[in-house]
This record gives sequence, C-alpha cells and structure tokens, in this order.
Amino acid sequence: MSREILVCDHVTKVFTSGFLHKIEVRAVDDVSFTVKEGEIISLIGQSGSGKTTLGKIILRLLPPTSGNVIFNGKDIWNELKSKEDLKEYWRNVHAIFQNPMGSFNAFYKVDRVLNQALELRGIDPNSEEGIKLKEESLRAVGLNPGEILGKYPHQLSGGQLQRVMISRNWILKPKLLIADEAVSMLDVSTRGKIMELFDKLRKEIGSSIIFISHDIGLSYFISDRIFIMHRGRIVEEGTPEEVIDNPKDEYTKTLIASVPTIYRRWEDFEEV
Ligand SMILES: Nc1ncnc2c1ncn2[C@@H]1O[C@H](COP(=O)(O)OP(=O)(O)OP(=O)(O)O)[C@@H](O)[C@H]1O
Repeated sequence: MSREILVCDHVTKVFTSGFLHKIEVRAVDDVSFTVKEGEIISLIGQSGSGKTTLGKIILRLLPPTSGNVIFNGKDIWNELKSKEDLKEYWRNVHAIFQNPMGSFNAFYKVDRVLNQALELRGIDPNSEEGIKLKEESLRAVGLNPGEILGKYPHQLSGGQLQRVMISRNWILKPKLLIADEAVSMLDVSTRGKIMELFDKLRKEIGSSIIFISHDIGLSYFISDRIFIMHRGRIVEEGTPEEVIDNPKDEYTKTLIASVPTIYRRWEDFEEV
C-alpha cells in the first residue's frame, strides 16, 4: 500500500469583506482528504465551489483560516519557515494553471520556463546536461525540441504551450502536481492528449496529481478517486465508478446530468 504524500486535515478558509457590514464567505469549509504517492485525485465542482482556494492553500500561496496541510510528514503552514524550506517545497509541489499563455512572459523565449526549472535543480541551462535535459523533457511530452526551443510564446499554440509547461515536470520531477483547470481552455482532442500526459507523468516520474476541474466527465478516465466540492465542502467521494456510475449525493447527480453525452458509456445507448 503506498504512503500518503498529502493530508488535508479539516481545512477551512473564510474570506471577510465589507467595512460596516461584514460579509463572510466560507470558500473552503472543513475539508479533509489524503493523496497517496502516485495517486491521481480529482477535485470537481462548479464555479465558486472553493477548488482554486483549496489549491492555493495546498500550494502554500494562501493561508487557511484553520486546519492543517501535511506534505511528506510536515505541516506546510506551521513547519516550513525559511526561504530554503519554501524553495524545497515548491521544487516538490508544482502547479499548472488554466491559461498556458499566462505562465509565459511574452518578451522571453519559451526556453526560459525550462531554464528556470533547471536552475531550481541547480543545473546550468547552457551546460551539456542542461541542454540534453531540455530536449528530453520536450520529447517526453511529444514535442520536437527543434520546433519549440528559440520560439516566443505567441509563435506556439495553446496546446503546445501547455505541453511545454508539463515538460517542466520531467526536469523538476515533483512529488505532487496541482493541475488547476489545466485543460479547460484547450480543444477537445488536445485536452485528451494532455490528460494522457498526466497519466504518463504519474507512471514515469511517480508524481501524485490533484486534477482540479468543473468537468466531471474528464475526471472519469484518469482519477483513482474523485472528490465532489459544493459550497466549500466535499459532498461526495469515491472511485470514478462509485461517484459517476452510482452517485449518492443530489449535487453530484446534477453535475453528471450536465455532462455532454460524449462521456456516457456505450451501454447507455444500446437500448435507444
Ligand atoms: N480573495 C478573495 N476574497 C474574497 N472572496 C474570495 C476570494 N477568493 C475566492 N473568493 C470566494 O470564495 C469562493 C470560492 O472561490 P474559488 O475561486 O475557490 O472557487 P472555484 O471552485 O475555484 O471557482 P472557479 O472554477 O470559478 O475558479 C467564491 O465564492 C469566491 O467568490
């Protein structure tokens, strides 16, 4: 049985706004779950359900109001203090966001994000090892280094840019990857290929992955377990078969009903 790499223990985040009349939003409300080594879990919910807030807390970008996040045995909000601790954390926990264009600086060649990954590992990007690693990582995600290196972001497609971001994982070899709506801006066929890359990453590097999405259909194919979030709480959890084929919660049923029929199993159509 593989070890737990991440434990979220009763995590809550309350945002307060307003001056005279204080308004409180419980963006994340008493959420507990674990992620095992090499496991892919999905956090699924509609807009505003608290997925991104939870992702930011795990990335150590936003402090929780209460609760603990334990990564590799360490409480990330109470035990990681020095710059070195944080650098080490972000070497191990990597994120990929929705808009690949936003992860690149338009004025720099795309090589820069790979060079930065190499520097995080203490490898000179211009050394023989650095150049070899860049090329290998691009090939791992199905890209031809000759067509990518030396280009500016606007010269590549959204799918290619997202692949470059994923190729960084072959350099950084993170223990945990948080993919927040990482495929939602891509067309359907590119989306499928990027999802396959997440599976490849888990198999080849052994990374655990938290796949955050509003699309329950996508999560069916790659997740070991699915967590459904609604108004900051986890309302249902289980394997894809348990959650999607036999949902118990009313909100999960609504999410499934809104999924295009493309995801439905062939058996559903046989009687039609
Ligand atoms: N910085 C903030 N200040 C106040 N409220 C916030 C802040 N960030 C998020 N919220 C609120 O917290 C709730 C959860 O937001 P969050 O972005 O985590 O949801 P989400 O499920 O990721 O949605 P989406 O899919 O649209 O990104 C929402 O009601 C949102 O308005």
